[in-house]
Amino acid sequence: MTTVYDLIVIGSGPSGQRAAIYAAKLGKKVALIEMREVVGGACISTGTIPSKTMREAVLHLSGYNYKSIYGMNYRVKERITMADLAFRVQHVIKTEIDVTEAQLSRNNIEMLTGTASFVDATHLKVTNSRGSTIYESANIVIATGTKPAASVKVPINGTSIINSDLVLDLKTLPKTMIVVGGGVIGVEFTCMFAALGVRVTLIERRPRLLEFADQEIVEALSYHLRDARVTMRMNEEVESVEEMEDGSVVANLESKKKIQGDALLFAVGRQGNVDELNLSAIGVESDERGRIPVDKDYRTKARNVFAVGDVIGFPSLASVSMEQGRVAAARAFGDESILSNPSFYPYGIWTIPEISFLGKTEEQLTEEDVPYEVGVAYYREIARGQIRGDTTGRLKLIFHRENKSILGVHIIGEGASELLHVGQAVMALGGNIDYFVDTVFNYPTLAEAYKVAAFNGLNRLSKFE
Ligand SMILES: NC(=O)c1ccc[n+]([C@@H]2O[C@H](COP(=O)([O-])OP(=O)(O)OC[C@H]3O[C@@H](n4cnc5c(N)ncnc54)[C@H](O)[C@@H]3O)[C@@H](O)[C@H]2O)c1
Repeated sequence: MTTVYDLIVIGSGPSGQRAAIYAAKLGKKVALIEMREVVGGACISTGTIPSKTMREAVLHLSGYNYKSIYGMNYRVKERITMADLAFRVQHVIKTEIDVTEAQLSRNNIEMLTGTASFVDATHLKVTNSRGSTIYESANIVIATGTKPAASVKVPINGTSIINSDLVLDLKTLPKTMIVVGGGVIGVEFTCMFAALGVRVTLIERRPRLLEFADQEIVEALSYHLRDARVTMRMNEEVESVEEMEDGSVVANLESKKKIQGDALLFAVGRQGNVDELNLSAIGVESDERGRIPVDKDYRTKARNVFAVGDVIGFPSLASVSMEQGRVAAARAFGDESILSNPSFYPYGIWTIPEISFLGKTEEQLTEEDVPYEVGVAYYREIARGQIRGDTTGRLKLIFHRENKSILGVHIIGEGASELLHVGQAVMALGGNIDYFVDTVFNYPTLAEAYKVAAFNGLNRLSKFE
């Protein structure tokens, strides 16, 4: 007999977990299908958690966090190995898996192991080593995530030519490294390897890195990249990659130049995991990147089938994916109470130093003809910045020139991703820049940067009034 559920979720990453848990909280019968041996999706196994843990280990072992106190040559550990980094990463991955499993089990979510494919819009076939079983559900959420995009001209071998899933498989730290792709993944790993003393060449086909971030912040990051001896090759496209007999790697550029290195990381985007889903059975089509089109409630063309998380494309942030999962589960059961506003979604980019932002960039506001003013606080002017040893960080507030409402917050430097949430709260609650002027902040803190930036912006505004 076919087991019948109220909701089946395919994929146990951040978006799938949230969809399943929200539906369970509504008292629904929920199953979660996962093809990997462990829960958590790419986020826990190969993506966010490993890379952010690796970054923290790099900051500690390389002495980066202590350089301002002990001098630029200070290192906690003289010879850092890949094993040092992997040790810490494996520990955190294991803990995260345990926490996630406990959460799912506490919420009575039934775990089904195997690969799911659609029979029709209410039936799924789940195949594993024991065979195939059909399950029925009134609603289905696709949360299958993505995998690194591949190219036949880039022979990933897991040793010298890798993608972001395989970074920790590197046996030794290369002396030189080529990173292809100046998106979030490429830039984050460039920073980590450069902090470990690897000479990195970053190749990006567009004229700038992180093209959705504020230009001034990206320029500030470029300063740090240069300081860490990264060679940036912008407007250069990698056509193919070759493994040489001596074990080195050569990237052949469209401009006919050749760049040689000990290892190469290919990070040119990600591809939706849709191949196994048999989407044609429900009349849904993904695009060339495997992204599934959805409406504002995350419904696909098959109205009882939702898609959330990385498989629907931008912004591909774990935080936003979780929210998409929650909204989809709510809508599946007619719950319209969640009104999450994408304008307040935060971005955290784990470069060194970190970047975080929300709202509009100056470039977007100029394009939209919105009258705005900018206020900037440099960490070097803030006592906490000096004490912490971050004298290059900055916080930039963008606000409306007439009603002073906050239109964007952009931060680079120590604590950026935490600090951003002060600005997010004020923005979401409809506050304007006066809030920062009239509020007393702990002293000395980095949060004080909001006040300094607000004064800076108001001074600039008064000059033109
Ligand atoms: N902290 C975070 O928010 C975080 C972390 C990791 C990943 N992600 C998300 O994961 C997704 C994938 O990240 P990504 O960095 O792999 O992809 P991406 O699409 O953001 O960036 C890929 C970059 O590679 C460049 N590129 C493509 N082909 C090239 C070639 N042949 N030669 C040179 N450059 C080339 C593109 O112009 C682009 O800038 C993104 O949506 C990203 O936002 C987010």
